[in-house]
Amino acid sequence: MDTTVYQSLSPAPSGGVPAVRARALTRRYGKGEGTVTALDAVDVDFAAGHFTAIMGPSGSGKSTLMHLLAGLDTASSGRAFIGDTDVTALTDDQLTALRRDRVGFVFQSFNLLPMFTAEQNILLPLTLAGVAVDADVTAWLETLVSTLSLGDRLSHRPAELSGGQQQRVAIARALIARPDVVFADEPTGNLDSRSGAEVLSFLRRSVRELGRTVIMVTHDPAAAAYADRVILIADGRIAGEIDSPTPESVLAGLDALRAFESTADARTTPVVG
Ligand SMILES: Nc1ncnc2c1ncn2[C@@H]1O[C@H](COP(=O)(O)OP(=O)(O)OP(=O)(O)O)[C@@H](O)[C@H]1O
Repeated sequence: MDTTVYQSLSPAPSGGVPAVRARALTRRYGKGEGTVTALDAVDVDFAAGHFTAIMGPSGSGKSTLMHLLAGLDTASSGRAFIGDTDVTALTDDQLTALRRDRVGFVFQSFNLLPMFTAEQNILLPLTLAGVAVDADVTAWLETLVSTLSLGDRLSHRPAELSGGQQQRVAIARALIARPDVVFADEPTGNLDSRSGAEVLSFLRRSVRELGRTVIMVTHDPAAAAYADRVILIADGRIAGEIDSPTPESVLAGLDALRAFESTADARTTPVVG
């Protein structure tokens, strides 16, 4: 276990360009005395082919970070990159294309279209982009369907599927266009623990067996333990990271974070390391 909690996180070493990175990424809401700094000069790298969880207390800036990285929100200053693309420098049209072609999303609410079958829902990003379902797409669809154990459910509509199955369809949909990165926001928040564990195993398999890159926001230490690495965030800043997390090491990291937050001079003092 490697648990480090400190104020400023150096970018993680990685070979090649990280899949996603933030540099001095800052988001402020409001003006004057009422200004809230939701994200405060964050530097962080997310390696390609890894599964990373973002954890931290409510209001710490997890969703803000994810939304900025995914081009769903506009930074006040700093930069966010997907590969070599500076997301913060794109026009609205370029952002729409980036989200369509290079980013997959999995949300707490599965957001499937009720009148479409599972297969139609999975293929929707390609349908919307006008991409033909050729032999290459069919082969990838088959790989996803078998990895996610959806083979006998493809002709079913969402209402005929369990929550876990619906979320697996949503994961296949997020992966069908082979995005550079999948952002998952509390993907198990609406699932019972068994379905949640299945979904997390499938997300992990997408990374380990299919070479995808996943960044997940979660409140749940057990969910975070499926990731290769946990980034801890507190008060809009990166507060530490945990490599090869277990539920126990994540809980210990969160406990250290609470102690860190309640210490007046914590901003300059490492509390675990
Ligand atoms: N649109 C907004 N206007 C004003 N303040 C906002 C807005 N969105 C977020 N904030 C504030 O920014 C801070 C970070 O919010 P954010 O949603 O990123 O936190 P979070 O860690 O994702 O929280 P949770 O775990 O509760 O979802 C909070 O103080 C929040 O109140």
